[in-house]
Amino acid sequence: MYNYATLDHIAKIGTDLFSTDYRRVEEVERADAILVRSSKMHEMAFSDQLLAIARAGAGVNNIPLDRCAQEGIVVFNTPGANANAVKELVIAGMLLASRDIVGGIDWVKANAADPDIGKAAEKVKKQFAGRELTGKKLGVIGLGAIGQRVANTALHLGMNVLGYDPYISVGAAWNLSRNVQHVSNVEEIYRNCDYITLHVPALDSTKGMISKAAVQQMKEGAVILNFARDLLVNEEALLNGIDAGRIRAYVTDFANPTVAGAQGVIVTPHLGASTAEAEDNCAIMAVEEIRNYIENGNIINSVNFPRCDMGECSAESRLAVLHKNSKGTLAAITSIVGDADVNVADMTNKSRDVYAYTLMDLDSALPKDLVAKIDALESVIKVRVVK
Ligand SMILES: NC(=O)C1=CN([C@@H]2O[C@H](COP(=O)(O)OP(=O)(O)OC[C@H]3O[C@@H](n4cnc5c(N)ncnc54)[C@H](O)[C@@H]3O)[C@@H](O)[C@H]2O)C=CC1
Ligand SMILES: O=C(O)C(=O)COP(=O)(O)O
Repeated sequence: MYNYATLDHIAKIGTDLFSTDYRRVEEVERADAILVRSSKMHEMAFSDQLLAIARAGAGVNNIPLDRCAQEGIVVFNTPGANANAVKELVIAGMLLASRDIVGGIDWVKANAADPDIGKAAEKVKKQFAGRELTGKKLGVIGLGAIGQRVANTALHLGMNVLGYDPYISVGAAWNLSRNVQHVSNVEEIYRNCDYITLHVPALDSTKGMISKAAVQQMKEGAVILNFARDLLVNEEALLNGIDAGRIRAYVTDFANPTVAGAQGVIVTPHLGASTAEAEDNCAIMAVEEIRNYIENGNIINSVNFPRCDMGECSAESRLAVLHKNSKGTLAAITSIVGDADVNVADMTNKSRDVYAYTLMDLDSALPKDLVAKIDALESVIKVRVVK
């Protein structure tokens, strides 16, 4: 029997995929797996029992990835599962920043009791006039699951799209329309685009990337959209740009005291992934990842350990070893298995930065002290008998 805990609302269609071998627990200390969305986990202590954390979503800056790796906890996310939902809200954000839709709706609400509202509306509407997206330049920074969808959709709206992503994956590049103009210097986007949208993860290398200097280079009337993370942007600098009349609007999905209520800023309460479809997709993918890891030892879509997929185990037993990516570790593990007179039927060893993973199918049952011997190796983090 395995225990799982949820820190946020996780769609039932996903948790229903746990078999009767799993039960939900309230206390995270008793959990073998945790499902999370945006809850902050940096201050949390993790029990030795915890095997996996699945982020039902994309961004993992709420999880201490390296500490988890050091403690043998595999962290997963659900790439692309909520990307369409975010894309649609980004398009809505561009429209909200281009036409004073909110101002117009507010005016109608405020004048609802006026019997001559229709006539008054015709008089007042020039106050809420705006501009169109067609023909404008959109710069997309980060062309992953969300960025490439935003770029492709914007082309359909008749926008000229510039894309910047020095680390674009082959999969994302295949999905990107060839009509997206590739730029290798992000400043080209700052200087030329009427709309700039951010779709990069919050990393040490991206925090504050929309700096004061970046804002100063931006075109007169530019609209900045941030559905990625607030700490990517120097928001004070952007607000100064708005006050000076240079920046038309800042659209952000992250409410904080700096932006809430500020002039020229459109703030939504982190709604990017809040659609029924995205919540279902994320929950299903997260539960499948956890089950595949717990039951088969396979690691798919981890953000702190390498990918490793050996399917279901048809051999007598399967051993999973999370370890440091250090010289001699694999040889030490296989020699312990060899010394125990156990034949290795199949094996995968993968590394990712300083961490590695070895998954081993064995032709016989595991001798009693084999796990303890592997566990005693200095570079081994966690050993688990999967079967
Ligand atoms: N508002 C919301 O509810 C949501 C927000 N997000 C945020 O959006 C981010 C992106 O999500 P996805 O597109 O699904 O992730 P993804 O991993 O598919 O794409 C991220 C892209 O950013 C690129 N990148 C990394 N560093 C870069 C840099 N310095 N300059 C330019 N590009 C860079 C990567 O190469 C990758 O292609 C997430 O990390 C998360 O913070 C994601 C989902 C929902
Ligand atoms: O997937 C992401 O990165 C998101 O920001 C979505 O967050 P949420 O799952 O809605 O709390």
